[in-house]
Amino acid sequence: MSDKKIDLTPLKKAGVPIFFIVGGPGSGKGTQCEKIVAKYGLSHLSSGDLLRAEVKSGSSRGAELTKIMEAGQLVPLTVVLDLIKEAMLKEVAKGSKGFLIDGYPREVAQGDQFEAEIMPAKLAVYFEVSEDTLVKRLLKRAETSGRADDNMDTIKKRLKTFNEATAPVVAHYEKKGKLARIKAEGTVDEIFAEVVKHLDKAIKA
Ligand SMILES: Nc1ncnc2c1ncn2[C@@H]1O[C@H](COP(=O)(O)OP(=O)(O)O)[C@@H](O)[C@H]1O
Ligand SMILES: Nc1ncnc2c1ncn2[C@H]1C[C@H](O)[C@@H](COP(=O)(O)OP(=O)(O)O)O1
Ligand SMILES: [Mg+2]
Repeated sequence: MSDKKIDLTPLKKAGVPIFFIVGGPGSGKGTQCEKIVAKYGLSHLSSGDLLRAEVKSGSSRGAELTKIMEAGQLVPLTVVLDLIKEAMLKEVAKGSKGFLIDGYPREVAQGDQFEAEIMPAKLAVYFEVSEDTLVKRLLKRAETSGRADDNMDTIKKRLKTFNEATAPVVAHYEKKGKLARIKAEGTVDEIFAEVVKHLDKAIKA
């Protein structure tokens, strides 16, 4: 996939708004994205979902990706970015009104490369949640998710990756004046009310 050049012309021409959705594992990114989709009709692309679909497809790189994800580490930048580009192009062909890029960027370089190659994001929405809450939510999610990475051992490694690689992403967009920091310990609806304030403002701007 990464050896073939992807033609991004239709995506650039569409010029639709792009929102990055950032937060620790279990911070509620997927939950809030569902609500955003229902209200704003944006296209929701989760990098983790795209990677899990790639694993399921039985492609040659699937086994390697599983190993990385079970170790709580980040998969190589080009793998994720190519999957996102392909998925965005499909959505644009269907007339997408804009994008929620969920779980991306997880390191500063991912955001920089995305914005250089595709288009600048309007805003990075960051869900701020304490580690205690993250762990509690993930262990609860583990009861039904069937996800190989929802176990205590991998959760610890994912938190370490978040603190080391993703926390700088938050600072990066804050410095650019493109960060919406949302305290995300409350109920799903309380958090969504905050999300709506930020999105309404960003979409109008
Ligand atoms: N505000 C909230 N309060 C309590 N539990 C939540 C809240 N938001 C999400 N959850 C639950 O926490 C878990 C992680 O949420 P999810 O949306 O999958 O997070 P992420 O995509 O950031 O990992 C899920 O089981 C979800 O139902
Ligand atoms: N942008 C990205 N870059 C590198 N690896 C990624 C990635 N997005 C997801 N992954 C890999 C590593 C993550 O631990 C794993 C699961 O991601 P996820 O589904 O977004 O988790 P969560 O929703 O719990 O935050 O997939
Ligand atoms: Mg998620």
